[in-house]
Amino acid sequence: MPQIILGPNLPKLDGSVKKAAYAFLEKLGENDQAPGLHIEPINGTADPRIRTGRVNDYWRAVLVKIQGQATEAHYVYLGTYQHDDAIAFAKTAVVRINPRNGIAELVRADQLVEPTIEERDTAFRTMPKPKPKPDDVDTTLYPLLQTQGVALADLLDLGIDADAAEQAILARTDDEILAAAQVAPAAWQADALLDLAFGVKLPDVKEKLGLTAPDVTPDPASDDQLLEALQKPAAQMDFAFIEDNDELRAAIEDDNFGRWRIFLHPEQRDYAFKDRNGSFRLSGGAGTGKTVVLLHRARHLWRENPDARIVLTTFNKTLAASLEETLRLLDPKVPVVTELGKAGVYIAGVDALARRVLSKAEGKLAGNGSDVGPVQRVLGQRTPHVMELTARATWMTAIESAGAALPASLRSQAFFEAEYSTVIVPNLVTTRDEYLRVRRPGRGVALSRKDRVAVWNVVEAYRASAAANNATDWDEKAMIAAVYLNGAPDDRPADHVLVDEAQDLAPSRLFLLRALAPEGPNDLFIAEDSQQRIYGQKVVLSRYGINIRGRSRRLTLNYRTTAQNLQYAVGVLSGTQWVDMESGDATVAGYRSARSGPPPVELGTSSLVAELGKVADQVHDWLEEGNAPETIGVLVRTRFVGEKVVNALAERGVQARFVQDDASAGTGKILVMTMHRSKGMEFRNVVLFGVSSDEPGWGVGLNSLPEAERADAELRERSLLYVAATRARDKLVVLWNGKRSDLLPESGVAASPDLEVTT
Ligand SMILES: Nc1ncnc2c1ncn2[C@@H]1O[C@H](COP(=O)(O)OP(=O)(O)OP(=O)(O)O)[C@@H](O)[C@H]1O
Repeated sequence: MPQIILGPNLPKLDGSVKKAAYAFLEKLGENDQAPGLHIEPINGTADPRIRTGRVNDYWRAVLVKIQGQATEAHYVYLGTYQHDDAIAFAKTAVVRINPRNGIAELVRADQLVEPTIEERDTAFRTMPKPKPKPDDVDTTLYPLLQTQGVALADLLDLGIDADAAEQAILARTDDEILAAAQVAPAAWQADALLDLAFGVKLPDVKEKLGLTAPDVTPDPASDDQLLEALQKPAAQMDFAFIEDNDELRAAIEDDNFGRWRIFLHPEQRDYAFKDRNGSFRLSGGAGTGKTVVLLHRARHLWRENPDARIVLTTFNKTLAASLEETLRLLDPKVPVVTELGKAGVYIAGVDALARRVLSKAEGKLAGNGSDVGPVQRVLGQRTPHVMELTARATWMTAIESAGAALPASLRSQAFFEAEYSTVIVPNLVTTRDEYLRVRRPGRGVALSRKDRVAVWNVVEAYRASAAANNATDWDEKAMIAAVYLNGAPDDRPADHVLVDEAQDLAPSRLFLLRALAPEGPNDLFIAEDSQQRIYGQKVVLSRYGINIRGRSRRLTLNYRTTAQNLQYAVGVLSGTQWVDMESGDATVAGYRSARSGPPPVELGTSSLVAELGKVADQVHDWLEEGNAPETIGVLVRTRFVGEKVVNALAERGVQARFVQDDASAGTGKILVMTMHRSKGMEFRNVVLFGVSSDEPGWGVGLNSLPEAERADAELRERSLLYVAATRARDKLVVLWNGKRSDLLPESGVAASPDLEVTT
């Protein structure tokens, strides 16, 4: 059967035309000789392979027919156009092999002409000179690429289109580079230009995109060479080989169709499809496609071995539900199983996983003879019944009943939760003596021996109270499950474990994930962004048996938001030091977006009432512009504020819904939610509401923390704002009342009430 390949930048079609285009392609994919398709060459095309096909009386599909040695033809679909437009486009479109790197690309006939060496040299000599030494000049006065040591000849050597290259080499600002990238005829070219402008070195760009000179000069007439060129990873940013009718239907008919399903970046492709010798860590800023890679990888592992037991997990059940929904969208054929340990993909939040392991192991958790058993190894002597959940108030009750000797600075639930989760449970501390000796790396607060004794008294009270209720907390459950699996390797329920949002996972959860699958190739694949850590403490993977050893990579291209929003969001992180899950520098170097949009708008008001009025006006304007309500998100720091916003919007006639923790987002209403809840989501337009310095939510709990833990807690607050600001695809509005929060990036513009500040 003929193979359909989708080409780049397909024009959007209205409902009935969309249906007709799908029907046409479906038929073509079955038999290109079928009557009614009218696949015909037309006179005067620059590319002899160009054909048009009849979609209906008025509409024509533009195709490139590639036959080669294959018995069946390949058809690159370049879109459906009204008859005359189709003919005009067909005459100038050319799918060719870039002679410098062997990558297939769609260009216009006039872009085929290669500049000669002399033309290049002349052009280069007229370019501004590279940045002079010493380095103390204002680099903004010099073109960006040249300050990175990149010359026009380098761009042309890579195979970048001459017009785009010339525009790029003169670009002085991010906006100008983005504009040049948009002129480039292929996605890989745009990507290379942005990479270079953001400081990625030429050899690295070549390696990432596979830009090596072909062994033999490509023959424009060879169909086989063109097919090979279409299969290069860099070409597959623009051309997608369609596998079946489901994929075709989704691509053509479904308005929710996302490019992420078929057009992967070569790096994403590499991380999704390549085998790894052991555990692998994929980091990357918000919106760089970490989740997309995980989903493709899950499908790939299943395709490679349908008997494989694959676990796909993340921080909580809301995010897990969204992973499941998106995996079904990617490929409904991937079996999502509901029983842990069965072949297929099992999807759950990490706490649900722990519970599932424990319930499967019931009866095997108590000691047996000389073996004390997993429960006792984690918690010391106690009942082996652990399935109930310890009430949150238990810490405060324990502090009150057994904490008389505690210094005031340690009398907080937040301190105990952190100490318990990062020191006591993962180190299997079950006695006071062990606690007196245990190392506490990474904990801000230093404890004297006397303090440790006082802390341990409270821990004992906490444990006794939980044991009386047959209860454990989530840290304990995960640790008991991990210890159980490590003692019963035959019961490990997975072959491959894929983890999203790993930066938020506490040590015992990481131990559990490590224990789910035996060590070996493709065992663990961990996606994380340390700058989005909004829960828990910093963790280092190697302490929990997860050995990455050089198998870690970073994604840098943000697909979600505009360059302007991204710059603003990254501003929230600046001036602070970030550490990744291997104790390395979590850098934002090279983090970029290929899309341009309006700058974020900041709006200060004098009172909460005025701020509520502003959010209503803004949302109203966006609705008037034709945005669907559920594409608008209003993100708040606390539920209390969120409910106020919902009521204020209702009073002004705007239907909104406060989305609770694990409720689904739904449609038809503006979505109001906490910034924590917004993790993993995205909206077209976003309002960050109440980013005031005295908004009670910001830094909530900070004052109750010991001094030494506050710095880390402040990092989490910054991360929260960063997470929230990176949810906007297009427009971002930031509101506050009274005083603007210090966490917001310096805009250089004094903010006063009711003054609109465009950053
Ligand atoms: N290759 C791609 N082509 C087009 N869009 C993509 C591609 N990869 C990712 N995207 C889109 O970018 C957005 C962000 O992707 P994704 O959620 O996977 O990123 P992430 O790194 O997990 O983000 P976050 O850390 O903020 O949760 C999504 O809308 C996704 O569909």
